[in-house]
Amino acid sequence: MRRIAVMGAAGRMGKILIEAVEQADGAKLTAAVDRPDSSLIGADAGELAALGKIGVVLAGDLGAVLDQFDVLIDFTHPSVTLKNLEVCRQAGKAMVIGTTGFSVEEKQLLAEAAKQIPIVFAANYSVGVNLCLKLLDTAARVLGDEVDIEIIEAHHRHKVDAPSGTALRMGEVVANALGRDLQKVAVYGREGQTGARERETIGFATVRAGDVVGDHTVLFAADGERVEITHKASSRMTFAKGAVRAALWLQSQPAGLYDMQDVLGLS
Ligand SMILES: NC(=O)C1=CN([C@@H]2O[C@H](COP(=O)(O)OP(=O)(O)OC[C@H]3O[C@@H](n4cnc5c(N)ncnc54)[C@H](O)[C@@H]3O)[C@@H](O)[C@H]2O)C=CC1
Ligand SMILES: O=C(O)C1=N[C@H](C(=O)O)C[C@H](O)C1
Repeated sequence: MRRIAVMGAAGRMGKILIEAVEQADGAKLTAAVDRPDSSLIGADAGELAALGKIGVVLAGDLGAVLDQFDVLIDFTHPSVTLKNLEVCRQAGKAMVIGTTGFSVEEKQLLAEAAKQIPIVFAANYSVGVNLCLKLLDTAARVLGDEVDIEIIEAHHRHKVDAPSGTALRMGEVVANALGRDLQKVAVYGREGQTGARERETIGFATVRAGDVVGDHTVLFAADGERVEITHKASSRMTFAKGAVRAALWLQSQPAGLYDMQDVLGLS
């Protein structure tokens, strides 16, 4: 039985992750952690997720529950995840990281830690988005330099990072397929006298509104036709199930940095 801890357990994803772990065969929620100053510390994790009592109490310190889990699932904030990364590296614990909004330098810290512990890091754990990443690679290679590429994403009003991690990953996939460097060709929003569009740019547009779970469209527009690859998430459970699948997959993996494509056998 895989012993799983959920970090950020009182958050939007945390509560769904508790439910997904409890539903999964071969997995057991053995620890749940949130910020030390949360008024919910001491509450039963099952009650947070509206499942009823499960006998796991919400802790405010990862160090206090270190001997109670094998893998940590962390969907929080980059500053929080990076602290947990160091704790897990020193304790030899595996991690599934769903947090988005890392800088290039911060992502390098994940790669460094993965020399010592197994880590799955993915901006999006849904099967559908990971299929879309494969489709995007094919679309970019077939359509080549004859199209303008724009990425449009929409999320709920509470999201704190933009563009979404998924949109950025989609941008990386199409840029790599076309031999471009996303850091050089990305355009994040447009305003005023922008001049005409340059073909090699990859544009990002962000919408934040209401309770949108997560919509992503990559638009390949030529003269005379356009292709749009769209994914729409309607439940956070799709991300949570993917993260639990990754946690179970990790138990047979050596130290290394993996993504959801590896978990699904799509790489
Ligand atoms: N990779 C994926 O498939 C997905 C990734 N995400 C990402 O997951 C992250 C979290 O998203 P949400 O759940 O919507 O946010 P949220 O704000 O609802 O949850 C974050 C949780 O982290 C907790 N937290 C903050 N500081 C902490 C600390 N020092 N120690 C422990 N816990 C702490 C907060 O109290 C909160 O409960 C975001 O980066 C988001 O982009 C969200 C959905 C899917
Ligand atoms: O914050 C969210 O909600 C989501 N974040 C992820 C991202 O930034 O790509 C994944 C998903 O779209 C939901």
